[in-house]
Amino acid sequence: MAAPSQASLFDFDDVPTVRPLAGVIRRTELAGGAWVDIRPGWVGGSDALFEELALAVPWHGERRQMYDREVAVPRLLCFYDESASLPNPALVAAKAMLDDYYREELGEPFSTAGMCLYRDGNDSVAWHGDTIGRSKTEDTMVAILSLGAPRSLLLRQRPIDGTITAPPVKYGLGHGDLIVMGGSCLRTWEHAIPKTSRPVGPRISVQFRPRGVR
Ligand SMILES: O=C(O)CCC(=O)C(=O)O
Ligand SMILES: [Fe+2]
Repeated sequence: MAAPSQASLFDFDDVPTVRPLAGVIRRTELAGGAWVDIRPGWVGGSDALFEELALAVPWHGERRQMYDREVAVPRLLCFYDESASLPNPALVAAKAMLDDYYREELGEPFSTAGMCLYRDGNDSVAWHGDTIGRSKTEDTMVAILSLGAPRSLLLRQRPIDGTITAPPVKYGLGHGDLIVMGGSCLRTWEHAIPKTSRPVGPRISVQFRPRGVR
């Protein structure tokens, strides 16, 4: 890894703890029936959790076809399907709290956990919606826990006929922050973690999704 993980100035706990959502999480309505909920510092001891996941998760690289070339996906990945046990008890507690808080609105539990490890500022995810499966046609949610060095997550309305209508909305997410994208967000908006030339430490994101949503 290019830069060492820089411990948060605020997060001294050694033991990861999931803090409450009710009364603290804040919703922002976006155009077209999309919304985001943000809960800064949702997981305490997030730097300890970062270190534990960096070691415990069987991270792997992937390659994908881009026109006539095969290129490396610019981040490490691991996917826990609904039958897999999560690699840390703090993630079990996090999922249980999400299920409790969103049960009525979502109407089903979160069931899978996708994980990304952005090793440095060269790692990224390009503009996309999470539109594989039901999220292509239905309102649903993805809840993303960010650990380690903050990176910008950008959101923009899906371009219509290639035209981008407004500047992106930007959230800096790391050190235990939670963002939940909901309503029509996964299909009517796109999100990205752009590359950065700033020297940044590694970041892990954990994406909790309901069954049949990617
Ligand atoms: O790392 C993040 O916060 C976003 C990851 C993401 O968009 C995805 O895996 O679909
Ligand atoms: Fe995504």
